[in-house]
Amino acid sequence: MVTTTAQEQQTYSFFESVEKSFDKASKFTKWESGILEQIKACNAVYRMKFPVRVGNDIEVIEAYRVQHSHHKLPCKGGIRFSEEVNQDEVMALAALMTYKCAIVNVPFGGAKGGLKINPRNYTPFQLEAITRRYTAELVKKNFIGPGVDVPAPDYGTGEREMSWILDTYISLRPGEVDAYGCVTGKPLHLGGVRGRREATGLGVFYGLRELCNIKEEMDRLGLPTGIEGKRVIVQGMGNVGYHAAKYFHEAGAKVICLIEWDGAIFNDQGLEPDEVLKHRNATGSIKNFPGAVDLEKNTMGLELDCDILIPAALENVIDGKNAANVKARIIGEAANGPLTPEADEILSAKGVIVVPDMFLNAGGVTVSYFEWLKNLSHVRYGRLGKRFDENMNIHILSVIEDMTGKKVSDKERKFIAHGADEVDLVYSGLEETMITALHEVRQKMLDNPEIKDMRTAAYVCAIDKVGASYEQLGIFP
Ligand SMILES: NC(=O)C1=CN([C@@H]2O[C@H](COP(=O)(O)OP(=O)(O)OC[C@H]3O[C@@H](n4cnc5c(N)ncnc54)[C@H](O)[C@@H]3O)[C@@H](O)[C@H]2O)C=CC1
Ligand SMILES: O=C(O)CCC(=O)C(=O)O
Repeated sequence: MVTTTAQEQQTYSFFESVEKSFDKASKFTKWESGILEQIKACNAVYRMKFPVRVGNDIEVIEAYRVQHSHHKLPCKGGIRFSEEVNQDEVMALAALMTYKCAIVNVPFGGAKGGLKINPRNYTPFQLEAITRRYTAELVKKNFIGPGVDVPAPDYGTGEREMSWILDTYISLRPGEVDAYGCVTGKPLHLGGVRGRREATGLGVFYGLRELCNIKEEMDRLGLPTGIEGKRVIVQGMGNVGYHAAKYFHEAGAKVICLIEWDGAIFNDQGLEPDEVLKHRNATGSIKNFPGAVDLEKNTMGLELDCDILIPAALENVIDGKNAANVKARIIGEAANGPLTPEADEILSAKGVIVVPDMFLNAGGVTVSYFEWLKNLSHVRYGRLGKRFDENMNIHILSVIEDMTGKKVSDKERKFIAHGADEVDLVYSGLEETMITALHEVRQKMLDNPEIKDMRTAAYVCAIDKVGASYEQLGIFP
């Protein structure tokens, strides 16, 4: 649905925005129109309505699971609880999952789920009933399973909901040996993997850190290389935003503004994300944080002068109306779809580097992939090799010490001897994935100077990979 506003400005639905970016990028690929149509299409849309008891009333819940692509299985993507959920939104998010998985070489098709509810309006008991009933609906239609479709957390959901999904699945499908792989983002003792909770925010940090280390890119923006001293603004203090803010702060950046739905706080000297979170937990809001100024309107935070702006809440927060006022040099899309196509054009024309969602927030699905592999292999990462590596390292060290007659310090000994734990391997895999993907996307731009922005380059990378799968699979029957 394309609508025209009073200012004669075209606005697009979220799914249309994704299609528009896809069409722009597909011109730089060699695929015939049939393949492009197949890549673009949402393969399966499951819209459901089901009743739940809320107090003395019966409420009918609207929910979706969209499988955008089946070129690789299982399908993969989070489940969102939000009042804004609608079919178009879930289709767009599912499509982004397809391209995201392709960019970071995670062998899944794209999917997404959404329930049109505001979780704040329900008790935990009611949320459990809603989550379990939704899972049962997915089971009924074979829309969930370790080899079929594997949900994960997204906006408004987390480890608690993933546990309920797992338990419902196991109850309805008893005896499946790989059942724990039916959902990711689970707590550790239910088959989760160390590092998934922080994975998306940490991936955002790794991706932007790598960009900031590229001298030519920083020269173009008139910024020094590195993260230290960079002024950062983060919108959304949930799972993704909080962790992104924390890693930037720990690396020496100044997190000068944090934005939430009910307010925004500013401190030119930098805010400590952990302290802000404690304050929010204690008072219910980030507002009135000691030493910080409350902004008059939360959206004003998006327009403050900064080096890196990280929208990590919801889509369409920067559009044709406010994009011209955005002063950030780099926008890191931690959320899915935070910029409209109009905003993209305005910011590109201003020379802003927009690091696109489908690359930058792929850390979550990357570590979900590690969790899924762990569930299928039924063994913790590091369990087999850690002690062997440690013993070998200690032995090598003592041979070197004997040969040189010199001793290393206890601190160095501990560091060198250390065998990799699960979390070390997960972080290493995530860092490698984000760095490799950034350079792959950037290389696409270097190889083709007609590609002017990273979003288009990322789409070209994704389209080429998904296109190759479809071409090689052939057409059934
Ligand atoms: N959780 C994950 O692993 C992944 C999440 N994402 C995307 O990241 C974004 C955030 O997701 P999560 O952090 O998981 O959600 P979350 O539910 O943990 O946190 C969202 C935060 O945004 C805040 N918020 C809501 N409206 C706002 C507004 N108007 N202004 C400022 N803040 C507002 C909420 O109060 C909440 O603190 C979503 O777009 C999601 O699709 C993307 C990849 C993976
Ligand atoms: O971890 C996953 O499987 C998917 C996370 C997600 O929903 C996203 O990347 O948007």
